[in-house]
Amino acid sequence: MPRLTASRLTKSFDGATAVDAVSFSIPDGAFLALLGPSGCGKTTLLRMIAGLEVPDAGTLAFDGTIVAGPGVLLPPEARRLGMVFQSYALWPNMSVRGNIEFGLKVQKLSAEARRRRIAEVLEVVGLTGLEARRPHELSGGQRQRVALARSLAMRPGLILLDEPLANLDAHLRETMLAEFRRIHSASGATFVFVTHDQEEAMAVATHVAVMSRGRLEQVGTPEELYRRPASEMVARFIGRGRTLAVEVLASGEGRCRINLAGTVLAFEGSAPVGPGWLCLHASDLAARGEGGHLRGRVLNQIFQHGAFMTQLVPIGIDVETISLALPERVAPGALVEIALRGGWVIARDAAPSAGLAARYLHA
Ligand SMILES: Nc1ncnc2c1ncn2[C@@H]1O[C@H](COP(=O)(O)OP(=O)(O)OP(=O)(O)O)[C@@H](O)[C@H]1O
Repeated sequence: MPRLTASRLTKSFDGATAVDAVSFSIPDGAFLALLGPSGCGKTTLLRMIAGLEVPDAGTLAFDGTIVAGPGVLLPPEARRLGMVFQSYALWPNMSVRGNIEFGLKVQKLSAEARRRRIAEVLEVVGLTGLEARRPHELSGGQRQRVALARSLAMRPGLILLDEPLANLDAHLRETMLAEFRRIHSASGATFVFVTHDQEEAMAVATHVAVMSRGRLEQVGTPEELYRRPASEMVARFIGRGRTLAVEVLASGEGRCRINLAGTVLAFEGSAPVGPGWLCLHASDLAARGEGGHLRGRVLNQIFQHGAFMTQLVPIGIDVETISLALPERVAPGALVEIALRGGWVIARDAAPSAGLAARYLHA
């Protein structure tokens, strides 16, 4: 049974729709990242899951039990969930132990049970030995772990994290990403995590929900979003993708024959015959001595990850620029022949993918 299911969840503020008929489902033990540009509705969706915001329409179910829907509204404390905010919200005058123990006392656990539970979660988050410290005696990453330990100690089925790494410097963020992944596996809980940082989402999550203007564009694994985007927005948003306008000539068995500016090519995809997008990343393109599928004029280059990442303006195609890695420096204005080694074809009017969301419903 899925841990969390949203069905046509909707919320407006003053007539403006913040979350628009969002449906998705995630299996127990998943790590879901809610990803999208600022203002797309991620936090509002998270707050509805938490019970801090009341949906206008739609239903939300935990383990098959409706927690919000027509005539039903469970308060946050009745939802068996933990929340970790970017501010950590630790009590400054309490030790690490005190911060974790507080909720356990409210739950009326015996002293022995509290001691065991605290030792267990400190071990999971890697803070054993720091029980007596106060928050101001800890680093940002350690405080973040205490906040997580405090949530985990309550043994919630679901942990909600609102931009938990936003206040950490770049180096610490990277360390904490790996830690989050480890803590998630060790705890067995389902995590839902809000971020506008795509690298963060793709690195840490088992599932990513891409949102845009209140709508859910696609839910999938990081690889699915990268290799098989369901909409133009996802294709362009994930991994700095590019979309080229093509005509789909034939389609079947997971492949499409397309016309790209007069050249007939075949790529993976299941778009119907008609207008389509060829979705590409820099890694799908390679420079070729002659006889490429496309030609492009070099705009600029930067040296990155051991190669010259080159921006080109393709000739005869209506797309601003495309990027590919070249092994050497090339003068601006030079013409480069480009071979297409891979790509994914979608319909030009591909709508946010209800299909993928439905698939997870049965995962
Ligand atoms: N309490 C509120 N009252 C009025 N409008 C709100 C309220 N909360 C959110 N909104 C609006 O709803 C939309 C979605 O906001 P939300 O905070 O969910 O976006 P977000 O994707 O989390 O953005 P960010 O990444 O910037 O935090 C925005 O247009 C926002 O201005």
